[in-house]
Amino acid sequence: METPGNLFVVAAPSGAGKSSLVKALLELDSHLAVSVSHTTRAPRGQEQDGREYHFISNAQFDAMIEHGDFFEWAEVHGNRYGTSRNAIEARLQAGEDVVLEIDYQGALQIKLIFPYAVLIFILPPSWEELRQRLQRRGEDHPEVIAQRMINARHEVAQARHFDYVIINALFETALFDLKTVVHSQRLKYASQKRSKSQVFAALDLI
Ligand SMILES: Nc1nc2c(ncn2[C@@H]2O[C@H](COP(=O)(O)OP(=O)(O)O)[C@@H](O)[C@H]2O)c(=O)[nH]1
Ligand SMILES: Nc1ncnc2c1ncn2[C@@H]1O[C@H](COP(=O)(O)OP(=O)(O)O)[C@@H](O)[C@H]1O
Repeated sequence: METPGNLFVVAAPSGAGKSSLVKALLELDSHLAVSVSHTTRAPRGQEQDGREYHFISNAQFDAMIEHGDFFEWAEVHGNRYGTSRNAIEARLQAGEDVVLEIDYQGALQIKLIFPYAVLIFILPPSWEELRQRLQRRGEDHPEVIAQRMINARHEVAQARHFDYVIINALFETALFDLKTVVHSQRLKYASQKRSKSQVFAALDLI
């Protein structure tokens, strides 16, 4: 087997900007792929099945749990979400890097299975800004936003279990921070293997 790829896990309270940051990172970094999760939540406006998520029913989700198809899954804001083995296993085994955009419960489960995973938590600059971003996104009903704001208190308290915390105040600054974490992990990983050619290969990915 090839050396497994790097695994990055990005978590945040809803509305902190995690999806926007990961999307921008992927546009800059062709060596990174995002894992597409399965969820029982209904699709939002522009979302497409198989792109943002695999949208499935509760019965299908139960069947996947029973078959052992998930590395991890969790209930978040009243819906279930999970990372399937298919979503990441082959890519990691081929030595490619993968990013997971999942909640803190999933992140902590992933760290137990893949201790080398790098856990990154995104924070909003303030509670008020978080509320405004959820409102401006315009995708969720007011009661859903209220619930997400309540859940955010508990989620933010989990940031201390993560390897890195990035504050998403200015988007470009947060994106730079995220890139720096990814790049430094690649170099660290390559240099741990003490191979000069691996370090040079990692530099080429920057
Ligand atoms: N544990 C786990 N959480 C996930 C997964 N996919 C998405 N989530 C999380 O579920 C939460 C809700 O996601 P979503 O409904 O897309 O809302 P958003 O975070 O407001 O964009 C977020 O914290 C996601 O990171 C997954 O596969 N596993
Ligand atoms: N640094 C930022 N400044 C202002 N608005 C932002 C910033 N980052 C993201 N946003 C906006 O906030 C909203 C929530 O971002 P999103 O990426 O959907 O969050 P999450 O995936 O964490 O729920 C979106 O409308 C997005 O365009």
